Amino acid sequence: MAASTNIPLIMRIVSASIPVSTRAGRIIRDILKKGELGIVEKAKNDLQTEADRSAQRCIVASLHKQFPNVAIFGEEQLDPSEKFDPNFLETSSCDEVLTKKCPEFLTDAKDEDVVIWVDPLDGTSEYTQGLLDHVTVLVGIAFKGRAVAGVIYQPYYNYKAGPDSVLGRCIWGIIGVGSYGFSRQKAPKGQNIITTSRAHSDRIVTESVEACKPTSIIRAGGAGHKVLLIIEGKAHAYIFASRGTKKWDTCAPEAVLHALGGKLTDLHGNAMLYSADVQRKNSGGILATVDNHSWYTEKIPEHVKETLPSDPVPDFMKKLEKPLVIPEIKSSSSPVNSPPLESQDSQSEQWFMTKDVKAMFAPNSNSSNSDNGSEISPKKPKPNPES
Ligand SMILES: Nc1ncnc2c1ncn2[C@@H]1O[C@H](COP(=O)(O)O)[C@@H](O)[C@H]1OP(=O)(O)O
Repeated sequence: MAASTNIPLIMRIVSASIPVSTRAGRIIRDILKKGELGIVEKAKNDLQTEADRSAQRCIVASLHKQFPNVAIFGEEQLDPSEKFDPNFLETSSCDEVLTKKCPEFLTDAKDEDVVIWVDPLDGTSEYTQGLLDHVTVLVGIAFKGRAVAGVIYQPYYNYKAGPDSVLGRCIWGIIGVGSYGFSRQKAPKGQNIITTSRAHSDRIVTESVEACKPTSIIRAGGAGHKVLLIIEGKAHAYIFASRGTKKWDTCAPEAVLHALGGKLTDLHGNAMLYSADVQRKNSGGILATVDNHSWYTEKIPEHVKETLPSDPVPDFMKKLEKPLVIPEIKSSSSPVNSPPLESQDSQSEQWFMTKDVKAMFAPNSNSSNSDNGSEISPKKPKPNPES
């Protein structure tokens, strides 16, 4: 049953996104089982399958039905005339989320403050190659342009553990509430394990990883999966010196990581921005850590940073009132140790209030992009993201 509207919006969206992403995960498994993947090459090294398409239809239709006035952006551009099977609508809610107290800075979130970023199948390339634990479903929730909550469903979690194991798991997090659904582990002491892309690597990606002096490198698929490697202590940092990922790849993982005291930023250490009018590409690359974030940003070579500038600040961010500091999340409250590096991060996150939140939905003047994904934006103006 859908949650009561007395409950703050962000809590209701997270509560709904858990069964929705779980359902999408089932769709992904069913399609692979049938073996009819329907692979389309969207661009070089960028695949789409029937699982991406069907999972997105399920997620977007289900969330839109429950939150008709919230903007939703999905990775896949789908044919709107295609019939949607109403059996794939999921409108239940997760009670566990509703028992948690909504943090104060999110209690008054209105429909127009919120954008939902959907990657129905992160790790498509790995899905087609049978590297199934790299696959995740990502539903990220942004408030006033910043990632604040996320759901990561891993449909093939436990798939190697035998027929008696429960397949799939759901990880979720809300900044100020915490992150749930996984077992947090320490990254090994005395090492510096770095994870990066396996399918979208190049010389710059490798050079940037090497500059951070890894003791070992894990080349893995999916942004969601790589953030899980960090929060479960299998790696110390996720570094991707490329503009290949988009907002739907990072919004949910960023929020889950941030909710437990970690950080996901671009390679400069600057915040990712997720309002409706941002360019879709994460043009400044990705750096995700639980500890020592600034140590890594300092190690990234300057010439790499020059080729990967931070996202342009969208118009609405330029009209900000004074920055608002939100509760700092302490990673030290959980058993995570630092890599063998000298400095500790002490930067506190800054959050921003817009004078006029509607400005978030103003069209972006800078550029066009053939890979916009799909949009359900009740507040109209078509976002015009940059490539
Ligand atoms: N060059 C690229 N072209 C298309 N998608 C990319 C590219 N680089 C990264 N991505 C997307 O970012 C995610 C993380 O990248 P990687 O797995 O290479 O580390 C991928 O799962 C993929 O999303 P998706 O699988 O949803 O298409």
